[in-house]
Amino acid sequence: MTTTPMLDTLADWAHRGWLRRLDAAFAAFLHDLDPEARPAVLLAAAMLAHVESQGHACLLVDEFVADPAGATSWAPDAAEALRGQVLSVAAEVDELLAALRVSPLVGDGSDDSSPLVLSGTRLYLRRYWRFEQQVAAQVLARVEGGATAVDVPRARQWLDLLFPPQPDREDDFDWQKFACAVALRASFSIITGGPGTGKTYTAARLLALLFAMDRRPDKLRVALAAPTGKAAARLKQSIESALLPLQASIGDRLDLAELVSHIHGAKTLHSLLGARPDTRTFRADAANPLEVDVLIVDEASMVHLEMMAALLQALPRHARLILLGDKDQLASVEAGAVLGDLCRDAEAGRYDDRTADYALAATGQAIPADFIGGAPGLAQQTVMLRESRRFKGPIGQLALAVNAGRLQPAAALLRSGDGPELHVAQPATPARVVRLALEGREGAPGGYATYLREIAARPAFHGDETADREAFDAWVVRVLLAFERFRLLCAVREGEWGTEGLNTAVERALTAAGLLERPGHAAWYEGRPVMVTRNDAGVGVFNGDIGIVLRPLRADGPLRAYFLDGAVPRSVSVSRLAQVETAFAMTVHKSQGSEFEHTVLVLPPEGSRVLSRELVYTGITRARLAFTLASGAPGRFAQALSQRTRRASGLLDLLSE
Ligand SMILES: Nc1ncnc2c1ncn2[C@@H]1O[C@H](COP(=O)(O)OP(=O)(O)OP(=O)(O)O)[C@@H](O)[C@H]1O
Repeated sequence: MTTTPMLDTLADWAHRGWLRRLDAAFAAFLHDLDPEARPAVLLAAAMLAHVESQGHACLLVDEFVADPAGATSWAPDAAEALRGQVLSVAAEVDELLAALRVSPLVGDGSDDSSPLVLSGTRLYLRRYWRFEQQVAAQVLARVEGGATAVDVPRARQWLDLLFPPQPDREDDFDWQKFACAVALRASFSIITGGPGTGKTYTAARLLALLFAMDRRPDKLRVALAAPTGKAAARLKQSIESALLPLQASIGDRLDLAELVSHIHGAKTLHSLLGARPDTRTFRADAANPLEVDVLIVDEASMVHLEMMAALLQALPRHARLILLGDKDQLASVEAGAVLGDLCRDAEAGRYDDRTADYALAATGQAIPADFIGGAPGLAQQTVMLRESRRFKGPIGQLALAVNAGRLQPAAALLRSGDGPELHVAQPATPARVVRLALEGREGAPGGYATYLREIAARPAFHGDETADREAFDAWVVRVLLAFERFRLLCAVREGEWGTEGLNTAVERALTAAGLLERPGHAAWYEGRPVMVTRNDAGVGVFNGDIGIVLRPLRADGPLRAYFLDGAVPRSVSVSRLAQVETAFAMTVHKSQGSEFEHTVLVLPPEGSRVLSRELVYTGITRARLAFTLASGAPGRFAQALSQRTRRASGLLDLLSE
């Protein structure tokens, strides 16, 4: 008990699991700084810390007073208790704003002394306020001041070569060609689009264009990066396989193989920036910038506000940053929905006359009238690719309907689709989900039995180190790839419909079926798939990396976890893996950047704020060949489609100023 009833209340809420302990502790810390702090300020501060953990960059004070639990996922009793407290300490928005304004704990950002910043009706933790300011300032400076003089006739020649006219589609505006032209003229650009719309294909051509337009292409320092190791490896592979075939059309004007050999392996953003153990700062920053001229970042929807701020700060002003990503996917778990915010105008285009003139001159095509509109600078550097090349079948149609929030067509597709591509598990029970995980379903076989059978086909050890190593490595790759064919994706972590319950249930079922051997229920056993949950630069594993525990080449050695680096296996002793989870079932959040042949999306029976259109869209678009929906109760799919994720942020306002 403290002498401050509000702190007692907050501690009680933390005890009940409504708030995190950290949220209540933050309010107590502020009270230590200012023992006179009003209860309204302490309450707002704890709730700010809490909503930040839910992905919001700030607390919208007006919405908080109108609907206190609106930005949380609290149950009705918790929401009611919060409403009661808000009513008693600040029944009106103006009352709360006034209390915040006079508090020495709250500043307007002009000095560094206050832990909180109030900007209009947005209340920030100082760090997040600063990150938003940095991102907005950097993006605007790069879009407006970073324009480079383009030799337009030369660009046109190269663009025509890289995107030859398609006889059957002469009248179609080529958004990919336009995206390359746009990226050429400033040091910041975004290429967004759904799965298979050719973002990587376009980025590869853009690189060829940049090499071609550069006076010293051999000196152009190109870096590729993504938020996760897997996405980074995939980017490098796709860029290479899209670039090299271009040599035939380019002839001897550029030696692409030679230029590609200068591109270093794609890195995670953490390793690109130089993550330092136990701190949130990076080796690369404004004082020690990255040594790059062109940086392509894939899966940018997963880049959170803090990371985007760090990246932009560390990028030299002349360097070109190209963000690739699907703006409609779930944002990162951490605060901020940066790509979504930056792509506000992507759908509509809203290109101004200058961009229209430039497009005509550089690409020979006129932007269709529907996309002309004259939005501020950033929209002029953003291009959305609109046609999916490999996602045209029922899964693609379902993804489009879900993304547009069109329930009827989405439900009709699911109902009619009882073929290989689409299926609804009915009635869905956890036991049924587990059966799907074991053997797949009719039309979409597989499940985890496949990779476990691969493990059972381990090559024999003959005593010839080189040949044995080769056979062993090839087998490890086969096992890892087989595991990547299927995945259970959950909306939530807790409960029998969440990752925790399903991981246990699948483990148990695979053991009962004799597919897994788990002596004495050991935590580490051969065949255990694991996902790294925390970056560990020392060990060389990063958040989101997926590996499988196997016995090493000499099968009697201690267990190791094997990961794929591109096409090459890499292993870590399991004793060095401190932060991992079993990965039969993973959250949709964690699945971003990955694709599986067959994906089962599991929605819990309880209604939840977590169920959103973005979540379902992201889940569906992880499926390459087959998608199965397992919904714990009728109506969950519809509920998810009707809920959009909205993250409080001031970035849009800053970018429009
Ligand atoms: N203009 C084009 N002409 C021919 N093929 C294309 C074109 N654009 C893309 N493709 C092909 O379509 C497929 C998908 O393209 P790509 O992988 O670049 O899409 P993406 O948007 O990066 O997908 P993801 O979101 O899954 O990363 C690839 O096989 C690519 O070669």
